[in-house]
This record gives sequence, C-alpha cells and structure tokens, in this order.
Amino acid sequence: MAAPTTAKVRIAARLRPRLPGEAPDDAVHVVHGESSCGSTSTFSGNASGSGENTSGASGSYISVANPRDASQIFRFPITSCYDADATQAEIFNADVRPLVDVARGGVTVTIFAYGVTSSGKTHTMQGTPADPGVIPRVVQALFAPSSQKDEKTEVAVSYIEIYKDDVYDLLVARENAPKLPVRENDAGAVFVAGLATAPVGSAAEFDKVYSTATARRSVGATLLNRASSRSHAVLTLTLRITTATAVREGKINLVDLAGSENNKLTGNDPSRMAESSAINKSLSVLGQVVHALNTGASRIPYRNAKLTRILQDALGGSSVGLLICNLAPGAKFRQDTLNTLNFAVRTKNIENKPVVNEREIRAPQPVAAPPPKIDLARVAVGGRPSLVPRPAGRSSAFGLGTNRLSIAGLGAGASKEKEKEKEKEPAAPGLSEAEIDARISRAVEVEVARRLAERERELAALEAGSSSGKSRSPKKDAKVPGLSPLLKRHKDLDNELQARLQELERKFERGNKESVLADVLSPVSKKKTGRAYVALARAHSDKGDLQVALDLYRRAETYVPDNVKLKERIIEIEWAVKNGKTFKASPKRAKKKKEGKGKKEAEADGVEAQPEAQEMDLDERMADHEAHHSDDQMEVDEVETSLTGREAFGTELTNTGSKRSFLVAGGDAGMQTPAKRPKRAKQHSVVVIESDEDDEFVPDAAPRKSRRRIGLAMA
Ligand SMILES: Nc1ncnc2c1ncn2[C@@H]1O[C@H](COP(=O)(O)OP(=O)(O)OP(=O)(O)O)[C@@H](O)[C@H]1O
Repeated sequence: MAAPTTAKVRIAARLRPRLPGEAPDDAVHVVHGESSCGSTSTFSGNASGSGENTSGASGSYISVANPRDASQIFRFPITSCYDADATQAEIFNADVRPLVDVARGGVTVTIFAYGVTSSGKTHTMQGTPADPGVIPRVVQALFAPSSQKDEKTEVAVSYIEIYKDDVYDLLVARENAPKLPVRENDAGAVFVAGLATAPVGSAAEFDKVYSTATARRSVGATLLNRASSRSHAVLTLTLRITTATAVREGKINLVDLAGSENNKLTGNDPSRMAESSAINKSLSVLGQVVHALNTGASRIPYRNAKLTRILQDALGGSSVGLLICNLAPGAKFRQDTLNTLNFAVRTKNIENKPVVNEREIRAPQPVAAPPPKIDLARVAVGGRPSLVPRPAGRSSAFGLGTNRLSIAGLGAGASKEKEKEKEKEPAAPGLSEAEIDARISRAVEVEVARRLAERERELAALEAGSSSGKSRSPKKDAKVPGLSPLLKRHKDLDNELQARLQELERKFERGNKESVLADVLSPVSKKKTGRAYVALARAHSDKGDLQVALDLYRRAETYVPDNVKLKERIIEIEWAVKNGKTFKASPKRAKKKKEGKGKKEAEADGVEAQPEAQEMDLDERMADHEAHHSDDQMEVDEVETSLTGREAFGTELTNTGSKRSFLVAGGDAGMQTPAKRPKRAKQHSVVVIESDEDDEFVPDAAPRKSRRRIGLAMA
C-alpha cells in the first residue's frame, strides 16, 4: 500500500452516555450529516489524506450551548462524531480498522484519546472484557487470518506510562522499572531508551502481557472518576510484515492520555494535586505544540514535556494520526467540552508526512566467502551505520526510517532458544537472514572503504602541505604486514565506531542532565543560561583550555539549540581539539566608547576601525544582549560550575529591578567573572538585538497573548 505523501491528523469525537447519578444535560448534541456520522467515514490514505479531514465534509457536527449564555450555540464540524449510543465496534470499524491497514503497509500510526477526566478515554481505548475498546480490537485485527495469505506478520509490544513527566516501562515490574530517558537517534527519531519489547504470537498472548502491564498503570480515585488514570499510557505495537518481495515495518501507537482536571471538582488531595498539575502541564504543552504547528512557528515546543517529545512523530511528523476526542455530558464539564472541541478543531489542521518503512528483498547472489563480521546491530538499513546501541533484549518504541528490520530486533525479550530459532528462519523465500546480513555487511564495507580512502587522501594532502616534513604519516602505519587492506580497514572501523559511541554516550549523559534543567526553565532563562555557559566557555577558550570550553559550549547548546553561530563555534573548537591546534576566537568588537571616535583616533587606540569589526564576537553579542535587556524579568543570578564536575545553577530569577549578572566559576579560582556591562539606552539595545546580529540567538517563540479561534461558528 502506498503511503500518503501528506496526511492531516484525523479527528473523531465521542460523547459518552450519562452515568448513573449524573444529572440530565441537553446542552451537548451530536448532529449527523447526510451520511451518517461514524458509520460511513473512511480513511482514504491518498496523497492529500484530506477528504475526510475537511471539516464537516459529512455535514456532521457537535453543538454545545455556551455555558454563560445558553441561547448561544457553538457548532464544531467534525467528520467522525459519535453520540452516546455509538458502540465500540462502530468506532473501530469506521475510524480505526483502516489505520491498521495503513500500519500493515509499513507506516507508523498514532491513535490517541483526548478529553477531560471521566470523559471515557480509557473506555474507548481499552474498554472492558465484555465491551472491548480500540486496543484489543486492533490486536484482534492484526492476528485475524490475513486476506493476503502470502504475508507473514510478526508483532511485538512495548508499553510505557508517563507519570508526572517521567517515563516508566509497564512491561517491567515497578520495583525493577527505573525512569527511562527519552532520546533522539542520529536520524532525529525520538525513542525511549532501554524499553522492553515483548513479541506476541497471538491475541491471547497479547492479552496476557497487556493485562499484567495495565495493572501496573497509575490509577487513582477522584471525585469525578473512581478509576482515574493518573498517567498518559502509550502502547506500541511494532509490526513486521514479510512478503515474497519485501519486508515492511509499521507501528501502531495507542495513546490513552490522562484527562485534564479541574482540581476544585476532582477534590484532589495533595498527592493527587501533584499528579494533576503534571497532567495539566503536559496537556498544556500539547496544546502549545498544536498551536505552534498551526501557526507555522519556527520552533515547536516538543521538548517542553515528555508527552509531546514522545508524540512528536504523530504531531507534524511522519506518522498517520487519529485523535479521538472524548466528551462528557453535564454542566460541570461544559467548559472542558468546549476546550476539547477547540483542541480538536485546531489539531485537524496539522499535516503529517507519513513514511513507508519498507525494504525490498531480491534474489540471493552466490556468496564466495563470508565477509569479515561487522556488528550488524549497529547497521541501519538503507543508510549509514546506526551508532545508537541496541541492548540485547530491548528495543526502542519510537522512531522511523532507520530501524533495522531484523527478526532479532522484533524478538527482543524472547528466550534465547526462540532467538536462535528465529535467526535460522529465512526472512523471505530465497533469502535468509544471514544472507541479508552479509549483504548489509558488504554494503557497509564498501562505504567504509570509501570513507577511509577519503581520509587517507586528506591525510596525504595534509602531509604534503606540511613544510617541516617531520610528521609521521598515519598512512605509513596502515601498512601492517600480513593484514589485507580490507581487514586493516575493519580494525580502523571498529576504533572509529568505538570512539564515536563513547562520544555519543557522553553526549547522552550530558544531554540528560542538561535537558532536565532546560525542561524547567522559561524561554528567557534558557537564553540567559545559554549565554552564561557561552561566557564561561569563552573564558576557558581564551585560557587555551579548549576541551573544557568545548564542553561548556555544548552545554550552552542544550539551552539554545537553534543558535547557528554557536554550532559553528562548537565545530571550530572540536576541530582544534581533535587536531591539537590552538583556537583563536574572532577579535572582540571595538568597545562602545570608541565608536564615536574617528577611524584614525580609534586606530591610535589599537582598535581596528574596520566595518567588518562591527560584527560582534559570539560571546560578546550574547553578553551584550543580556546587558541590554534591562526589562527581562528573569535572570540567571548565578552560575556555579565546577570544572571538576560540581554544578549548581542559580536559575532563579528575580523579579526585582535590581539584578545581579555574574558568573562564578567554582573550582577554578583563576577564572574571573565577566563584569556586568553598563546599561545602554534601551533603543540601542533593541537595534542590536533586532538587527541581523540577532541570528546569534533565535529566541523561543514568545507566548502569544491573542488566541486564535478556528472553526468556532455560531449555529
Ligand atoms: N461509551 C461509554 N459507555 C459506557 N460507559 C462509559 C462510556 N465511556 C465512559 N464510560 C464510563 O465512564 C466512566 C469514566 O470513563 P473512563 O475511566 O474511561 O474515563 P477517562 O476519560 O479515561 O477518565 P480519566 O482521565 O480520569 O482516566 C467509567 O466508569 C466508564 O466505564
């Protein structure tokens, strides 16, 4: 099945029936259009993916009376809408089943249930044994005898919950389940590191795994729901479909979001309140992400919550998405119903670009001799070698495009015997898994040989350019008697991979520590923290302490990931460190007091009065920016960084007019803190920041004051 080039997020809305004890409410209605809502909508899977997303194309809508003025009726056109009588089967057949086929075609599909607490999200996704919801029905469909008999389907499951913005593996007993980090691989795919994956061979096997895992989910009683989910749950089904000619890998993410809560109504105690605020915060970030995508913002705040990071692919990424908005009847939920429907209407404008994850299988070529063994776990199909470690027995839940299609990958978590059996199993008629691996090895070899040759050429060129002629050529070292050039290259490859892996590990660790901080800081504080690190880095770079400077510049990057000049600086210093060179930052701009002087006068002061010098040095500009922003309300008061590892962050942040701006370098007595610059006229600072120099720091999208209303129409 061809994947659509773009597909808007599909929206469904479901009004749950009144529960015993709830007062009758006539304010929310599902109005079906000409074609009955929920029974005729289909997923076209075409290039635009749009037909079904044209608001109200079916003429269906949800009408809600304004809680403040009942004479006003808001109407929300939504193609798939379900009233209180709709059955689980109806929803599944109309909106979900078509997406199962899309996933079988090698695409990632994400279905999430959204709505206020007790609106029926868990009922929709999970259901009950007597009335199963989306999840068990999807699994039934996957294991139903396929209409395409020549396909082999393998399914693996992983299951996480995001509880108070921490990720836990629900397949692992809670006492053995540490918080898991969310990471990004080389290809930019987000994944949960160290997540367990369980292969399931039948619906019954799945039920066993799923019910054990679901029992671990954080659930608690509130006044609005006796069994309220206190976490977001994401179940991922990874599909590996093998046909005679191709192997496809699709994914289905089934997301049961925690519901937004009004603490006054839920009657939450302090521990519930903490959960509640984490839930509301993550949902608010979800709203911000949707808003940013809708307004075409340059920065989408995915990183502000684990939930949005993990759902990144479903929101403006390469996944096909379905959002099921659950609505609860009743006056007390009215405002939430309006919020949910507004969210729905905004979300349906989000466009994804689904990608088909498919690999062709060709007839095997005779293999004369097995090529030298490469660690195939590190090799990504169709791309460069993946350097992200894939621990045995575990695999990532998210990420598209570069996942290796290996039975071993799917079978992670299976017993060793099962793994062995699977390894022996042919991946497709005519081509065994070992042969596929051999082919990948050869492809990697060719690529590595090419890169090594390139590197040797570069070294030779460097050597030729060296005037002393004394430097030893690594090329000469390469001539190891008894080793063929190919084997020698593999040796180099291993070293290279090792070094790269270690570097990545360091980066991940550093990234985790920093991202925790980055997550909690406001955009202004992030910029200031970034600047503080840059200033510190600059001081070390001036002292010639390049490795430390590099580390600090990288930390700065965590806070200001979009800063191009900073990235350039990092590359320059990396190069200098790697090649044992000294690094000299571009000269600082002439001081302000010199600006009024004529050229000659300035030269006499030892300052080059060249126009180019108007461009400030990176660190200067950042510091300058800070000094000029006298009306920034928040400021990094103190950055205490010990070069021996001790770190303390003064992230807070004064709201008073008297602000300190200094850095303290703990553990480095010799290091002076940059003195605070005198404040300049505000007008000038605006010029500096808003001039083309402003690309030094691309500020985070400022929170918008005005709210855009889309699709809200008076009936
Ligand atoms: N369509 C429905 N038919 C019958 N009962 C329903 C339906 N939807 C929800 N319910 C019932 O409403 C109650 C609340 O539903 P549920 O727990 O699924 O809400 P939720 O949105 O997941 O809440 P929370 O966010 O607090 O976890 C449950 O008792 C559930 O059985």
